[in-house]
Amino acid sequence: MTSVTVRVPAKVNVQLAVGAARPDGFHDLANVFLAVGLYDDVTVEPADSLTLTCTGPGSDQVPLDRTNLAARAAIALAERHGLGDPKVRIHIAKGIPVAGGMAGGSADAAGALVACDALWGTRASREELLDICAELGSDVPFSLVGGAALGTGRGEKLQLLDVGGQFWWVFAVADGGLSTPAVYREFDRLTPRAPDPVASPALLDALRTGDVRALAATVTNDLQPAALSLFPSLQATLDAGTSGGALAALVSGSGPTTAFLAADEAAAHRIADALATSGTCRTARVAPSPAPGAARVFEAF
Ligand SMILES: C[C@@](CO)(OP(=O)(O)O)[C@H](O)COP(=O)(O)OP(=O)(O)OC[C@H]1O[C@@H](n2ccc(N)nc2=O)[C@H](O)[C@@H]1O
Ligand SMILES: Nc1ncnc2c1ncn2[C@@H]1O[C@H](COP(=O)(O)OP(=O)(O)O)[C@@H](O)[C@H]1O
Repeated sequence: MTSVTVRVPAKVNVQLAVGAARPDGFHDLANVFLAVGLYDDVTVEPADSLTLTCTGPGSDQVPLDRTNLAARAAIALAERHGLGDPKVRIHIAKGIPVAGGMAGGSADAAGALVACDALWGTRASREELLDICAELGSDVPFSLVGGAALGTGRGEKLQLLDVGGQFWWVFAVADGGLSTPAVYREFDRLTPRAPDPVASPALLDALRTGDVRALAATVTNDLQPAALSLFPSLQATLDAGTSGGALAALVSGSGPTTAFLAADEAAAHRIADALATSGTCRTARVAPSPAPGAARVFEAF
């Protein structure tokens, strides 16, 4: 094989329940992930050494050295299979907002892993791929599987969830990013005694039945007050989407992307127009959910 491209989705957290900080610095979560139809494409090709390129919105903020999560994924797979330093060129075509709380870096890690596995013929089992994903980051296993899942532990232990319909979202991309560790630190400051996180049965039921109004009534994000505290202008974006007809408005994960649940596709486009003209965000993008996990979309021989 001379080239493999893998497409990987972004995520929104429809419930993000956060417990107290653990001794290892991570937080126990009840993290209900939903994959959404905004994608990064990760292409890998044989090369003389490990090289990285990235194009698309926000690509100037993506590191192109060995700290890039996609590079770390390739290094981890090569190491496990005794291949030495990976000789591969990785190209990332960004469609997922960078540093936006939509797991773009995690998506690239999962994409690079699946792509390198195909390019090198390492034939890693699903279990091994999930193990490597969990080593790379708390959100990476979900980027691999997609669909919908409940993540416990630090978010890496997944239980797949049934989704009984399609939900339409609008994502308002903010000017600037938020650091995930900084948002968790602000959460700790604002929440001295966080209770143990528990998944909401009503929310899981809303996903299972595909009931958009029930989902809108049950979405929650415990990191939202912390994200708003660090990025107060997000409140104006949330208000603009609500005025535009969103059934629910919330910060996506650690932010600063904001997510708006729409009654249907037409309503999603109206909300996106309202957000775009409000002047409270950089761009607004419409996406359906659930979306499939990391999947090969192109191979050349
Ligand atoms: C908040 C969430 C919600 O899905 O994602 P984003 O919205 O940033 O994409 C995740 O918990 C982010 O997951 P991810 O971005 O993979 O985090 P990691 O690389 O594992 O950890 C980065 C840092 O976030 C904090 N962290 C992460 C996960 C967790 N359960 N508790 C934490 O306290 C720690 O400070 C850790 O050092
Ligand atoms: N492949 C990658 N794509 C994007 N960001 C990356 C990547 N690898 C490492 N990073 C770093 O991870 C940080 C978080 O980016 P990202 O994963 O897009 O956001 P979030 O964690 O908020 O979902 C970025 O600021 C960037 O420095």
